[in-house]
Amino acid sequence: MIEINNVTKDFAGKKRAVDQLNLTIPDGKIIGFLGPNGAGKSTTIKMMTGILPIDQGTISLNGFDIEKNAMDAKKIFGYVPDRPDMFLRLKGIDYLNFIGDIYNIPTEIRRKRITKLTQLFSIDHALGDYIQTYSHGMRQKIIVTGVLIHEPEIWILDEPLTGLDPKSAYTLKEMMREHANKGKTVFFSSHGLEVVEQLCDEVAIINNGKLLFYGSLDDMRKQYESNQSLEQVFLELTNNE
Ligand SMILES: Nc1ncnc2c1ncn2[C@@H]1O[C@H](COP(=O)(O)OP(=O)(O)OP(=O)(O)O)[C@@H](O)[C@H]1O
Repeated sequence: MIEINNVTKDFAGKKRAVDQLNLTIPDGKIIGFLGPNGAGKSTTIKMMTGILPIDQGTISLNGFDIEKNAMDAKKIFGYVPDRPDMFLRLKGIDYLNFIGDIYNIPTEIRRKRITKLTQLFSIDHALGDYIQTYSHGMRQKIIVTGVLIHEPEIWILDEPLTGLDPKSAYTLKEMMREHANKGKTVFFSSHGLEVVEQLCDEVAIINNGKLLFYGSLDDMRKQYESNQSLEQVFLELTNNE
């Protein structure tokens, strides 16, 4: 479970990026985080993962405060950033072993997980190449693999499906469902309303750093015109801001 309590973030000289955000992300469900460009999604995710300091409020992951208890909090989540351009000077296999070392994954288990995941994502042939030479989608897949090999309880994914080919996107969506079905937390941001409609149990919609809606698609249909699609509700909510 992720608890975001009254969280605010300002960047110097800009309008407020995240504005008194309250959101409780439960276990056992896939939660989609939606909002127009610049709404505050990545800023929220960067505060959840301890990358950006929180100006006001608190965030806890399975009870661990991300600022006061950062080491414990950081052990239990995996994060896929919106731009996968990291560790470019490492070969794919060296990056995965680096993650395996950090999380103390025994060699044999590590080897099995790396083989399985990289075959599923069709990047097994490229593990000996430098990440610099990878396409955007391949970089995305090696980062996702790095997250999945340490089997974190909480998945925080910033636009994880962007740039993935249909088979890899399908594989990742299936894994997200399996993880939620095990009673774990899956939180991801997306611009793909169809994917969110198809995959998510609940959605959180923000704009200008403020939460506009949080609930299931059924709740949304009850609250708005029952025949409206997520796209129509999304446009209505975010246009009125
Ligand atoms: N490092 C930064 N310095 C200054 N302003 C920033 C910084 N990061 C984000 N912002 C501003 O904060 C606001 C929220 O940005 P954020 O990246 O969180 O939006 P987003 O919802 O993830 O957008 P997108 O869908 O385009 O990725 C924007 O106005 C953005 O310009």
